[in-house]
Amino acid sequence: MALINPESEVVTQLAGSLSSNLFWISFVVIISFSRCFIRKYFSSLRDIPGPFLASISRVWKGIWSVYYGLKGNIHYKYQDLHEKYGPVVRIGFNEVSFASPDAAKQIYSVSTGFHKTDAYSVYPPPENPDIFTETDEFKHAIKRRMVSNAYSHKTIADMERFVDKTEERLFRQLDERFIGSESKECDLGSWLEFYAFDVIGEIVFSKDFGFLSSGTDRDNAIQFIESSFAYHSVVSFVPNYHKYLLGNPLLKFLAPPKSLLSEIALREIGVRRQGGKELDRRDLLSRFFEARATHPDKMTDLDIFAISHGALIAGSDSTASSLRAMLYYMLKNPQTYASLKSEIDEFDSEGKLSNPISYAEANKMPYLQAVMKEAMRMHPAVGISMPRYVPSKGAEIDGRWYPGGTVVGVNAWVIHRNKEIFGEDADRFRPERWLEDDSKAKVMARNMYQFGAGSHVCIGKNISLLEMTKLIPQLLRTYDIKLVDPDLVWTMNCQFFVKQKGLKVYLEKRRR
Ligand code: HEM
Repeated sequence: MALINPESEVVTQLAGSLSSNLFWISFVVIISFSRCFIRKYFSSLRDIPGPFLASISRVWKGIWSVYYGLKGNIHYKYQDLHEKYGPVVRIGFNEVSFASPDAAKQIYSVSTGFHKTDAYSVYPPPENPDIFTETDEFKHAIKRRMVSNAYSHKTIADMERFVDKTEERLFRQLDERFIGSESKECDLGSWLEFYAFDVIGEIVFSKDFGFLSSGTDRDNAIQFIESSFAYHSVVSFVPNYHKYLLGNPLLKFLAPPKSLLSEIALREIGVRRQGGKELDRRDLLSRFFEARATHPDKMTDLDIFAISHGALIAGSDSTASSLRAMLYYMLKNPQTYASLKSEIDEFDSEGKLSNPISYAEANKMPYLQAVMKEAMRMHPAVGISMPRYVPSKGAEIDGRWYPGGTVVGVNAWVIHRNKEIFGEDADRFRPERWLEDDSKAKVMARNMYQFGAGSHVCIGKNISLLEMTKLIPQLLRTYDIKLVDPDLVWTMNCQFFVKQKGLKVYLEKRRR
């Protein structure tokens, strides 16, 4: 009988498994290096400048965007990348960011066939996308067509009284809380946010959400939306990971938390479906129901929820962020504030303004229009790039060929600072640039992306312009506004929308 040395058998087995492990580790390392090498030196994007790690792996883009996404300053990081690498930057092994006007025009044009990437599909509701989250262009076109009448110019006139009503509520609260014998600090940024949410409640559901009357973020509803954006905007940079996180199908079996606003939306839709609410006006929800009655095959109850809820989410913080920017830049630039106040006073003394100021009247005030455009140029509400796939047949952008499926995009925070379009002082807030030369102003207007462009241009643009154009002059006509800290530099947090904090002011009632 042969004697077996158990120790030597173990050693042999260990040695065998070690060498097999080493083989597999080396195999994986060689394959990974080869992939990185191919991506860097054989990719059709190999000549495009950008961070080295971005060109060889998904990991750089993932870490970069998640890190700065969580820090909330990714809008500035896009500016830094373009400053360092130029107008075309490779920000992923298959992704390119552009800063040129021609590229932006082409990528977001209706007819060129560029389409939304799956970054959008991580936003809720997953089971039934709304107009914003729908990535199938064919389905998107149908959804958009169904409701485009509801958002058209014609309906804006009907909405003006909803805005008047909310404005009145805002002024009543500001009078009661901040006007008195002694100056009281007013966090105007929060009040503008309450206004933007309440006005959308009126326009979409004929419902007072009660943010203004309570003077608080009721039930933390705004905070809930902010946290949801914080997750979704960050995971949209790495959409493949969503299914392992909150997009995990197993989570469907848990009841997801609902915000106060979703509950109000569901309740209102339920009441309307049963014909239980007599309205003396046509709000957006009633127009969506009309669209469904005309096209029952194309629009379902689920679509009505998705689209009305989507309007609420897309239309509130965007407007609040833009309003805050208008006030902030004006208060930080006393000359601008003085010029706008004298335009308002002049119109007033000439009897050109009603009370409250109508949309048509405010649209005739050139300096007001210039201030609004300039604030949205300096501070576009959306702080991340709007990614699109190059159509499958490929496309030439800025004189260079890109294969189908390449992810391309433009960030408004980058293109709005383009010196060739907006002038050498593009980094400065200067509303006069819009009034100096008509033809230059037209070129600048064509290169503004605060509302996106093309087939996905903001469908609520007219509504938000109505809300903002009426409010700003009425606010300045009613109050003298002073920053509590004239040296204030506000803080910003970009979680899709760039939200600001710290617009503290003193208000004093103006004599008229
Ligand atoms: C100042 C206020 C607003 C700003 C700055 C703004 C900005 C934008 C931008 C940049 C986009 C394009 C996003 C992309 O392509 O990725 C967009 C789309 C959209 N916005 Fe707005 N928005 C505002 C107000 C509103 C309002 C008031 C509503 C609704 C009542 C609304 C509803 C939508 C919807 C549904 C889309 C998706 C459109 C589509 O893909 O066809 N927005 N918005």
